[in-house]
Amino acid sequence: MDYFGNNGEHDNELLEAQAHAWNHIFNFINSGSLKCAIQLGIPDVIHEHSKPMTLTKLVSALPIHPSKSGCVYRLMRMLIHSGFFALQKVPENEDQEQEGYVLTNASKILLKDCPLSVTPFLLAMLDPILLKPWDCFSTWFGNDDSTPFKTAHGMTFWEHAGHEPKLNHFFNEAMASDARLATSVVIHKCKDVFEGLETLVDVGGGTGTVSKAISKAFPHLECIDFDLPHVVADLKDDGNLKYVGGDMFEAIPPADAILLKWILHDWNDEECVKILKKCKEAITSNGGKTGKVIIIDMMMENKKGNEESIETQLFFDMLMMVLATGKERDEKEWAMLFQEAGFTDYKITPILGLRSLIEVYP
Ligand SMILES: C[S@@+](CC[C@H](N)C(=O)[O-])C[C@H]1O[C@@H](n2cnc3c(N)ncnc32)[C@H](O)[C@@H]1O
Ligand SMILES: O=c1cc(-c2ccc(O)c(O)c2)oc2c(O)c(O)ccc12
Repeated sequence: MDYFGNNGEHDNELLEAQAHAWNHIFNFINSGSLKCAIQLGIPDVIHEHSKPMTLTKLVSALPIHPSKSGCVYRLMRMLIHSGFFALQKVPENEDQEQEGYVLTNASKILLKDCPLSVTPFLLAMLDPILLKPWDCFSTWFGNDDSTPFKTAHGMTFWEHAGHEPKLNHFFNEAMASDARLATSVVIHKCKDVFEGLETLVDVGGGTGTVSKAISKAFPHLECIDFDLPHVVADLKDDGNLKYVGGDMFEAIPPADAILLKWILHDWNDEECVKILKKCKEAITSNGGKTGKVIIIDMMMENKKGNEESIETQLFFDMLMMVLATGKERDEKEWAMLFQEAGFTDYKITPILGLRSLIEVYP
């Protein structure tokens, strides 16, 4: 079948189709160029310069071979196009250059020492270990492996993380930096969610970033960071914060409230219902008081006009298919999980752009 005969009638459509395909074929160049700039330390070098930085000064400050000096301009041109740097006038300088590079908001959150830095996330996601599963995506559709990650590496994500300290470190740092951002927003915007609670367990709380912030902000709240035993093994209890190792599919320590941040999107519906049932047992066995589960996760929606957020949601959904067994869910899908796990009611508060805080009641 030939949709685009070359009689000239469809020339424009043909060229548009080709450009569209090219841009998608080359999407990896956006992430590859950004990763290169981060590994060369470009955002930090420009930041430390503290005024528009000319190309000459940038080149001499970078750890690069002299034969590559001419290539920095082209890398920067790409990253200006994608919004990570901008050019500004330099008033007077000895290099005779009129313009210098400055950071944009998008590169300010790539700075190494920024507490909310997304650099660890980039370094984890663009590590060859996490990229290889994408190469096995179509093979996985034809076999019965749980994830393309398993097809690529013969083991699960967590098994692999145990062998690769570097990747494990980037992954935990990526989680911790998002956790810092998310908790600062939650504590400011949703204080009342925690009012009246005496005990809280952060299930799958990793190295305790969220629990630390919550236990500080609410000194009368007894907090537990609950994660796999090897994750919390070396962490020391501190005041109203305790670390407990265990398996959320087996048993969760009793509390007034159970927090699940970025947990349920990692798991399929059946696994989520199991986790939620364990949460329900934990809150209802707490001396007869009825508590709640607090979920922080994405709520898929289809608002026209917000193309960039829709793309982000779809990216995360694919990521959860390729690395884990999870998915991103819309309200109907969330409601079904809550009902199946025996909960009666829920309340959604959109808080973090694409993510919402969902309170779920027994
Ligand atoms: C995607 S991370 C989320 C970390 C943290 N809640 C956050 O939002 O930054 C998932 C966490 O679940 C933990 N986890 C995985 N399986 C678990 C299990 N069976 N029981 C308890 N925690 C588990 C992992 O160790 C990891 O820290
Ligand atoms: O790279 C990731 C991997 C995983 C992940 C992989 C296997 C599992 O068995 C699991 O439970 C979680 O979870 C993520 C996540 O939850 C994010 O929000 C962002 C990135 C990731």
